[in-house]
Amino acid sequence: MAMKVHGHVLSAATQRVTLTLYEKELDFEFIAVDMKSGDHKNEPFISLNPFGQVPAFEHGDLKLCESRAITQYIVHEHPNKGTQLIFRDGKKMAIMLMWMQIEANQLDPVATKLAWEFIFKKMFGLETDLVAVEEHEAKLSKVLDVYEARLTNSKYIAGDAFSLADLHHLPIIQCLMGTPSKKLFDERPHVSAWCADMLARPAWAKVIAMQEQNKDL
Ligand SMILES: N[C@@H](CCC(=O)N[C@@H](CS)C(=O)NCC(=O)O)C(=O)O
Repeated sequence: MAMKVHGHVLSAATQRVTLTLYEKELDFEFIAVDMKSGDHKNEPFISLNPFGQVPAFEHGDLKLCESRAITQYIVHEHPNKGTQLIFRDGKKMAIMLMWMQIEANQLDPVATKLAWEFIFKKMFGLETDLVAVEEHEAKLSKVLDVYEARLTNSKYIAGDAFSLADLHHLPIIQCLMGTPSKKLFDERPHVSAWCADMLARPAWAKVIAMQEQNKDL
């Protein structure tokens, strides 16, 4: 019974799921959703995700949306495959869950706004709003100061091993690395080293290869 990922190769949320599957060395079927045609807002996709957003995931009769829930399902179902990605110890697990929440609630919203200004607006023929950029970069700086302090004492964000908490950050960080907001990461040596370490992972190279193969979608 194949795991199926319905998504778009340029979507950070989709990449969070495919990256997890590559880290766990699991086979899966990728079903490209034609977002240009609005297929994510129509049936049959909205039966998988009624919010009309990619990704959606199927495994037998299980249907899931929300990338971070999908990644947790994958790692819990396959504890002995590929990279471990979670901690068994209760305290370490709690710290990992805390950083997963910090990523989702503090870093991702502001990073996504910057990606919208610098990358996605251009795709729609819209101009970057420099006032909005300044506002969001100021917010992201404050968040990254917290990350810099944490990473001064910890190789990875949740502890001494690469975990789902780190992995969840990777797609949106990669997005910003191609924008002027990269400077905010470069200015912080521990954040910068953490990003370089994660971006060099073989599983991430597979996500990028998948993006290259499907870039016309
Ligand atoms: N919290 C959701 C966010 C999903 C999301 O925002 N997907 C974007 C692509 S990265 C999307 O489908 N955007 C189209 C839309 O919102 O209409 C998740 O993590 O799965």
